[in-house]
Amino acid sequence: MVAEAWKGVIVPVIAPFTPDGKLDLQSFRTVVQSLLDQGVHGLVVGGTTGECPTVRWEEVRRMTEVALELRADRNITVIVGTGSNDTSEAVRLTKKARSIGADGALVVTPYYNRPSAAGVLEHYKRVADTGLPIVAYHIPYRTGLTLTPEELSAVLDIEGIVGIKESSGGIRNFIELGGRTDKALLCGDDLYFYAALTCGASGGMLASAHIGADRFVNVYEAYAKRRVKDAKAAFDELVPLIKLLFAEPNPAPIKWMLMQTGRIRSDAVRLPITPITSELRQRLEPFVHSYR
Ligand SMILES: O=C(O)C1=N[C@H](C(=O)O)C[C@H](O)C1
Repeated sequence: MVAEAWKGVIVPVIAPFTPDGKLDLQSFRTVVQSLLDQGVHGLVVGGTTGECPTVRWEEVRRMTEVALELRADRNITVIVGTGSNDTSEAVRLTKKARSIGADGALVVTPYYNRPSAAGVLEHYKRVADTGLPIVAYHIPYRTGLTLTPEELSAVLDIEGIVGIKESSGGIRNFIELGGRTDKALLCGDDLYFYAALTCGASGGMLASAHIGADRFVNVYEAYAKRRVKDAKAAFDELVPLIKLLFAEPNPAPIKWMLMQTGRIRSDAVRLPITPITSELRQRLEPFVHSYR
């Protein structure tokens, strides 16, 4: 059975910046508090949506401390992104995440260097040996590395791997893996969240849940209580917004929406990510009022 810690709506939190690009911890605090108030089940610090390629460990550490402080003694899982395409670096970061009290680490498959499946397995064994529970992250369109269902299953079999965040652009891997594992299968493709739940996903790591987090929680909880029609209807309402939030590189649209709704002070992003275009601003504008 999947442990509660790896279920539900888990939000990969943005890293808010001041207009001159410095980490804005006060805005981070506001965003996290609002997500907790809306009932999310977990948070990821230092993920893709947290602009991990341009955010340094020291900044991840400070944000993680705030997330741990705000969740206090509630059952909210705090996970830190510690992936790297260098195994020793992934191990080093995972040890650091463990030392600051994270509940788990999100570790993307090694990107760019295109290792063999055997290399990927060894990578995850070494990271899992740190003792921190690991969610492996399979996202071929970002990493250039596609694992077969058999290879994903072998990753899941590693002791210390608690689940997989699956983002292959469809639900096939949920169908393939659903019957083979009792570990967590988390949807990382926001548009497929509802479909993944119907195929056995234990939840989702969903960037778009920054906006209307309570509605995503409602989808998950309605589905978990077998109110399938309610879950589907609630999800269908979210679809137009989800599409727009990924119409330009993540997390720029999310940051713009959060700025409009007063949760962050600036929608600054770090290059090479750029703020959203005026065209997308116009398309998002109608959603601002209904997602306050
Ligand atoms: O940061 C994440 O974790 C996520 N990133 C994905 C992406 O940007 O491709 C989207 C998903 O919602 C979670």
